[in-house]
Amino acid sequence: MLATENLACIRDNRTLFAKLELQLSPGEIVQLAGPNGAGKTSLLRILAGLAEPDMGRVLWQHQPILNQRQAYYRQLLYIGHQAGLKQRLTPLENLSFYQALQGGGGSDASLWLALEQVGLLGLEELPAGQLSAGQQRRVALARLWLSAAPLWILDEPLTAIDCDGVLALAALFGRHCRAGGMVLLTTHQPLPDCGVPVRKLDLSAMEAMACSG
Ligand SMILES: Nc1ncnc2c1ncn2[C@@H]1O[C@H](COP(=O)(O)OP(=O)(O)OP(=O)(O)O)[C@@H](O)[C@H]1O
Repeated sequence: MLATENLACIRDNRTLFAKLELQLSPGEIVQLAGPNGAGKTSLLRILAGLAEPDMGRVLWQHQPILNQRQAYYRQLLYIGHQAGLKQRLTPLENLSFYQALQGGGGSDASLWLALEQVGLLGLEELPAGQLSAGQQRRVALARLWLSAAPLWILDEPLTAIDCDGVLALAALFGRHCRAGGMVLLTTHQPLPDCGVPVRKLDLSAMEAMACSG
């Protein structure tokens, strides 16, 4: 379980959120909502251990993530705005690299299947740097099909993805949660039916609560 205690984030003298008590349990999808600048990315980065909160702490399995960084990162797949690819490597090589980082164990067939799921067959030999922004994003998202991590934190995963791709992702989120995984994501576009209920958390409401004390 992922949880926060009394979490606060202040940017440029503005409280984005405070006293945030979030819980994400196995089998759950939480969609973080809020207008541009509400603090969604800031929160996801804190939850992923990439930024420090101004107050409070993040817990994984009831322990602060600061006390167990390596163990936490093994349980987490974070995909942010940037595709995070090695530009000179092909999509296949990028995914193979990711598979190795996870400790290996996967087959070449699973890499090809992941590329197929994100509609990149035929482009697997091009350096990632020569792919379009949407195609690079698809390579990043292909990691979801290879991931053994129970916790997925995804910042705008549907951006630049076409209708079929969005439907495939929603189906994957559902399967992941039914298998006991957890998904925390932001999206400005509607999330299609995942087959499991999606809980919404509105960060702009949090900011309003923080302002009213
Ligand atoms: N490192 C930083 N230093 C200073 N201000 C920052 C920093 N990161 C974010 N901010 C500010 O914090 C606010 C929230 O930004 P954030 O990216 O978390 O919002 P968001 O809800 O994800 O927005 P969007 O929907 O546009 O992606 C913005 O006003 C932004 O300018």
